[in-house]
Amino acid sequence: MSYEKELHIAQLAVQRATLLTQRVFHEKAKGTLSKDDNSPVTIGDFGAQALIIHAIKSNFPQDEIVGEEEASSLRENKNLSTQIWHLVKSASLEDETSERELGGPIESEEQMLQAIDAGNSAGGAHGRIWALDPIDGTKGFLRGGQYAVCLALISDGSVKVGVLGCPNLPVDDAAPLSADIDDPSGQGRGVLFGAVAGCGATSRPLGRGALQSSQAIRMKSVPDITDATFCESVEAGHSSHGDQAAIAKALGITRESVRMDSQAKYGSIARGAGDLYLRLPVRKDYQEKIWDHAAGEVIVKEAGGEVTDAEGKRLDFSRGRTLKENKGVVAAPRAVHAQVLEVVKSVLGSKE
Ligand SMILES: Nc1ncnc2c1ncn2[C@@H]1O[C@H](COP(=O)(O)O)[C@@H](OP(=O)(O)O)[C@H]1O
Ligand SMILES: [Mg+2]
Repeated sequence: MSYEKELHIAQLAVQRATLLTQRVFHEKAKGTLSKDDNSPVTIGDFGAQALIIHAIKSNFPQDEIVGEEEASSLRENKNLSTQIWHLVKSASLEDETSERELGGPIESEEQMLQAIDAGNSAGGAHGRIWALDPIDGTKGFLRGGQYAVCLALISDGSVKVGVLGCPNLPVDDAAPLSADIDDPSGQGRGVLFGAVAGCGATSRPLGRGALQSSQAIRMKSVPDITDATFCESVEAGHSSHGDQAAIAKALGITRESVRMDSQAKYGSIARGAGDLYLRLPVRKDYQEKIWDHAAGEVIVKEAGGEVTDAEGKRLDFSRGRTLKENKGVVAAPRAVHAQVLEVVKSVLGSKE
């Protein structure tokens, strides 16, 4: 299967959703709520989820969707729901053909809430299931940092299509790795990564209309591991900074790691801006969510990388909404992955 249409629709849908998220990003009031797990959610998360699910359901009505958000809090908060509805209505691509391909506009506020709730699939090992994170790195989004709009198609438990919209990364694949947004006007920023299993990975500028032309991306080769650059989470609660430092030391890496929110880390190493991405469990009981990794996994693999958990197991997307069989993530160029994994195992193992 070529997944050409799936990739095209996913990229257009993500691109359209970033028009909405960028609008919220530049506004002071982001309509933030706190979810049951104490993590933040904004009007940008809800609006982007509605727009993307509407596009998927219009094109692939039989497919299931595992989306991070659900609309119950909005049904109890009419004011917030109406704010999101205004945003959703005004987020359209500046290209009629592309808009039509995405199934046209959402028709009512109620249809918007239903679209958000259509992301309630339990996931699993069979059939076609989309994994959607409308704003990954919500904390980064709120801090004015990096974030990503993430969408992947999982078929019978393996990721076939992955798309990452990263509005705050530089367009230029060769730009030095940094999470900073020097120019708040957004000039020269916004990149859309895409990959289909077996067909390679690409990047292109994130635009406002039809998709712009793309180029192939590859991870950098790392002849000497001591020259490698690590990416890690900004949030110390998401990945252990201490373990990361111990692993870097054991590998002989002296360059400071770059801290960046969201799956922009996967995109950055896939295009060779950084080399290694580790996610090192802080809490033993935490189960990683499939929407936090599906798109990044296929993009890195298609750019010449290997992605496993911290024990060397492949990420198992067939177990429902979480990666319950896995602990942590180790993403690296294929040629050095085994070497990095050995050190990860030895450093984490010595703590037990
Ligand atoms: N204790 C924990 N360990 C690992 N990841 C966690 C976590 N608590 C929350 N997360 C996830 O970390 C994601 C952000 O990752 P990163 O640190 O790489 O930016 C969050 O995504 P959202 O921002 O979509 O909620 C959330 O799903
Ligand atoms: Mg996320």
